Amino acid sequence: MDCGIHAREWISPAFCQWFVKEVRRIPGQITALILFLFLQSPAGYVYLWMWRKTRSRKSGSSCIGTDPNRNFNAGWCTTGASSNPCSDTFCGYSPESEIEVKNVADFIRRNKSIIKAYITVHSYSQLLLFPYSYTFELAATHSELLKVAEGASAALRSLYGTRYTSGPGAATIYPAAGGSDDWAYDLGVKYSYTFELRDTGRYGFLLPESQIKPTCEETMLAVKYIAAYVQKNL
Ligand SMILES: NCCCCC[C@@H](C[SeH])C(=O)O
Ligand SMILES: [Zn+2]
Ligand SMILES: [Zn+2]
Ligand SMILES: [Zn+2]
Repeated sequence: MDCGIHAREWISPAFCQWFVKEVRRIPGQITALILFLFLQSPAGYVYLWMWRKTRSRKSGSSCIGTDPNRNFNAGWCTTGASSNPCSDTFCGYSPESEIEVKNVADFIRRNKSIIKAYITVHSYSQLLLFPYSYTFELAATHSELLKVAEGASAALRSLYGTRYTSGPGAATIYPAAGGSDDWAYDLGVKYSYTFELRDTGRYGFLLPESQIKPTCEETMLAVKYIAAYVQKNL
C-alpha cells in the first residue's frame, strides 16, 4: 500500500500512519502480509500545499515535476496524461523516469511473488477504483474486482454512512494512463485498488482536522475487508 504519492493529498499519509498503528495494535487480526510504502513527498512541507507532482527538473524546461501517477509503465502517456512538462499530469520523459516511481516499481517487481494485493491511497472524491484507467476495456477479473470493491465500500459506509462509488477508473473518474494500480494489475497483482478518500469537494485536499480520525477509521474497515477477501482467496 502506498500513501502520499501526490503531496497535496494530506489525508493519504495520515491514513497510512493510522493503518500502521492499527495493525500493530491488533497483531494477528490482519495476518495477510500487506506491504506498505510511504512515498513521503520529496518536496518537503512547503510544497505540500497544492503540489501534485514530483520535484524533478530537466534542462530545457523551466517547469518542475512529473505526475508520479502517470509515470508508471501502463499504457504510458496514451490517455489522460500530458507530455507537457508544465502540466499537472505530465507523464514524464519516459516511464519510471521518476526515482520515486522506479523505487516502488522495483520493489513490487522484486516481491511480486508475495504481494497479493496493491492499494494506493489518494484524495479526494470518495471513490474505490480498480483497473483499468488506461483503457475502457474491462479487466479480465472485472466482476471480482467490482464485487470486492462494493463489499469494501459497504463496510466503509457502515461506520459513518460515508458513500463511496466503486468502479473501473476510466469510466468512474476519468481515463488516466500510467497509473500504479493498472501497472501492478498487469504485472500480476490480482487485487489492485486506488482509494480516493474524503471528501467530495467541499474542503477537497484541505480536509478539516476533525475529519481525519473518522476518515481513517472508516477506511480501515474497507482495507480490512479487502485483506480478509484476499486471505480467503490466496
Ligand atoms: N490509475 C488511475 C486511477 C484513477 C485516478 C486516480 C487519481 C488520484 Se489523485 C489520479 O491519479 O488522477
Ligand atoms: Zn492522487
Ligand atoms: Zn485524487
Ligand atoms: Zn481503530
